[in-house]
Order: sequence, then C-alpha cells, then structure tokens
Amino acid sequence: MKVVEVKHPLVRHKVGLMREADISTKRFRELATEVGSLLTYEATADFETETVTIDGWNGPVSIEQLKGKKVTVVPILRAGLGMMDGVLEHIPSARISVVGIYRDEETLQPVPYFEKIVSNVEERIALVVDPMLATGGSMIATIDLLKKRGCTSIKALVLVAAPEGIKALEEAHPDIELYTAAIDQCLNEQGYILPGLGDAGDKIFGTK
Ligand SMILES: O=P(O)(O)OC[C@H]1O[C@H](OP(=O)(O)OP(=O)(O)O)[C@H](O)[C@@H]1O
Ligand SMILES: O=c1cc[nH]c(=O)[nH]1
Ligand SMILES: [Mg+2]
Repeated sequence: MKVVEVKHPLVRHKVGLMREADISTKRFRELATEVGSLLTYEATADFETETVTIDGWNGPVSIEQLKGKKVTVVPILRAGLGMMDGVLEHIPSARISVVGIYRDEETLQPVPYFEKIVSNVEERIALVVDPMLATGGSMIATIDLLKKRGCTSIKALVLVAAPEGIKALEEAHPDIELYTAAIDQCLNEQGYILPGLGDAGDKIFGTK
C-alpha cells in the first residue's frame, strides 16, 4: 500500500493547531477543510492530463486538461463531511457517495448504517475522506463496500492515522493509497489516537 505522510509546512502547522484542547468548533471545521484541501492537492498529483488546442487571445494555444477517470468523493459520516468541502474546492464537479458508519464504543467494531453510492462508481476514482484512521475498521469497511460495487481505484485521505490502523488497512487493502497529514504514536485503551485530535466528529458537529 502506498502511504504518503504529507510533510508540507502548511499541513504540519494546520494539524498542529487542530490539536489545541480548547479549539472552537468553527476553527476545527475551518482547519479540517483546509487540510482536506491540501491532502487533495497531493492525492491528485498523479492524475492524467492530455494536451488539446484551444483558441487563445493570440491564436491557437496548447493547454493541458484532466483526462481519464472522473472522481467520486466518499465522506464517511459523520466526521468525513468535515473534509469534503476541501476536496470539492479542487474538484467541484465530483459526484458524492455517502457512507454512514459509526464505531461501536465498546467493541471498536464499525457499524454501517447508511450508503448511497453513485451508480457508475466502477468508472471513477474514489477519494474516501475521514479525519481519523484509528483501528482502521471504518475505513476498511468502507473500502470493502466500494470494491463490492466494482470500484478499483481508491485513495483514502485522513487527517491523522495511527500505526495500528495503517497496518490493518495495508493487510486488508494493499492496493489502495493512503494520504495522511500525520502519522501519530498509538491508540489508547479506548481506541483513541494519541496524541490525536480527540473525537473529530464531536468537534466538527459541536456535539460535546
Ligand atoms: O479507525 P476506526 O477505529 O474505525 O475509528 C475511526 C472512526 O471513528 C470516528 O467516527 P465515529 O465512529 O466517532 O463516528 P462520527 O464520525 O459519527 O463521530 C472517525 O471519524 C472514523 O470514522
Ligand atoms: O482518536 C480518534 C479515534 C476514533 N475517532 C475519533 O474521532 N478520534
Ligand atoms: Mg465520533
């Protein structure tokens, strides 16, 4: 599995700000969008382009335009919605496939509760967004679901990843790519990432 920890100074700075214990919901949301945008920039660096000729101000001019597979953005509810606008900033016409999964707080197992995947997902590159890759269970379940629908080109974008989650994801789906703004130290006994961000869903939705 290709794993890219984006080390750009802007990304490191913004993720650092997100770790502040007293951060407001507004600021956390803004930063989740901004880092989502920067991760998208990195994750799309290998997209293919083709050269075409258009009418420019001084006659014909060769330009490059994107070609190949179109994109579907896949936010994992709820917290993934907090990164979605950052992706759409760069790919405004992307179709959206929504997957609802929560993690059982006792067992840490993913519990699916909603899915609405675009109809031609097999023809698209899926950019799956979720701020946290902890045990990896939620991301693995989402990718299982996308593959069952025929999707073969999948990139996962997360703000913070735990080594345990990366290992589990690599074992389950070695063919996908992972882009993360930070690889943190470990999980605590409750399955939270350390140092991590705390509960990203609660911070984005203001529910605690
Ligand atoms: O890698 P895992 O161990 O599966 O944990 C990560 C998942 O946990 C969080 O979601 P949560 O279950 O809190 O749902 P929420 O987004 O609705 O808050 C997070 O947004 C991921 O989806
Ligand atoms: O650290 C974690 C782990 C799972 N979900 C979160 O929101 N945070
Ligand atoms: Mg949550």
